Amino acid sequence: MPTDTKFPRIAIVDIPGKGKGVIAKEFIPRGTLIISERPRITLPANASGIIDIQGIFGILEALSALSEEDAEFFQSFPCAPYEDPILGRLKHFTPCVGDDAFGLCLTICRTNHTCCSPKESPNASYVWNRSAKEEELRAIKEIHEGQEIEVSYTSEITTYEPHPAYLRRKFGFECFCKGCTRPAVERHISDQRILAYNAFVPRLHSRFGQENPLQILKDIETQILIVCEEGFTFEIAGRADDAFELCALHGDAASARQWEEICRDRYAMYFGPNSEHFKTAQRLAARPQDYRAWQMLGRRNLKGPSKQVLEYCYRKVETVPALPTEPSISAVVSKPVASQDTAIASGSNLHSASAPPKLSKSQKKKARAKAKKQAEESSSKTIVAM
Ligand SMILES: C[S@@+](CC[C@H](N)C(=O)[O-])C[C@H]1O[C@@H](n2cnc3c(N)ncnc32)[C@H](O)[C@@H]1O
Repeated sequence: MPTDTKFPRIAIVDIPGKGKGVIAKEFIPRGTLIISERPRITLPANASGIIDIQGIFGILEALSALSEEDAEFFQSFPCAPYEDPILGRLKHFTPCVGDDAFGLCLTICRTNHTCCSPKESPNASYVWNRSAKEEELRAIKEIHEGQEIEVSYTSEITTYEPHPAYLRRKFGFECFCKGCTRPAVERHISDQRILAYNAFVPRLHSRFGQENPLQILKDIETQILIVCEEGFTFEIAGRADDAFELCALHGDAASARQWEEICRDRYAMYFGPNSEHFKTAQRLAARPQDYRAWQMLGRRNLKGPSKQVLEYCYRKVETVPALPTEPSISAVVSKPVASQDTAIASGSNLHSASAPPKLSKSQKKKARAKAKKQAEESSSKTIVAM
């Protein structure tokens, strides 16, 4: 039976295999602030991280001071049978309430997790609103009536570890999302692409002023599309901001503006229009010349985001992109991370692999003849094998 909350658009229901969860009672457009909620219980910092002996005493003290009702609420969260009943439950606290405390919210803490993957990715995200002292749950995709609202507990790509093991260790549960239940080869491809992305990002700024900026922008675009395919769509903001900086360093206001607009719109969706992130991006999108190192690398015309990137960023429904075809899978799997990174950066990736090259008439004729010959050969092989 759904339990209504004080928020009319959502309800808490039982979700098979996950305990309780939050569902939408009506259509929720992308970018909507679904809930803004003050934590019902606040505990000292470290509550859900590494707990030292000092920390544990502080937490135990805070727990013993809870009202009976709050203690019952704390107890209502799941805890794996092999875990300590207090430490296991502390994992449900969102890292909010400023720098020195963690909070357990009545409704937001009932949102379940789904991993970021090409099969499925979260439709919501939460963020701590410092000035309101409230945790916000925001729709990052369109959410339909009856659909479960899910966030990712592990959306931080730079600390990425293969999903199931990480979730088991950090949160004490077996995740059965579509990403975790993919065949091992598909998960391996994702792991390799994410590791390559994580190697690409820290090197990016050191390339500014050293390499052809148009090539750098091309690499950024490729990486944006790859992380989007992998479901880490928040990364778009950071990479669009990098592209903005590069264009601003070269004094190209038009291109810089287009990149920063993407960043601004992502921040609006994830953090809201009152956030500092959004306001800074809005200011720079309006006047790229205010960038602190404007035109420091000399004046050069660069490039704004491609149609493909814009389409991805602004399409209404983020449909799950097609998975790579067999030849690409084996090509990626067989490559070590570093060479895959180079392959991705040079554009020889799954995107270019999926776009068939344009052939002239004579090339088409040759290709048809080759295909015919191959078909004949393979049918004769089958006959031999039989
Ligand atoms: C923050 S709580 C979410 C609300 C919780 N389901 C409840 O009943 O109160 C996190 C816990 O929910 C469960 N959970 C969340 N996402 C899950 C998933 N994808 N697969 C399995 N269990 C999940 C796990 O028990 C996890 O420790």
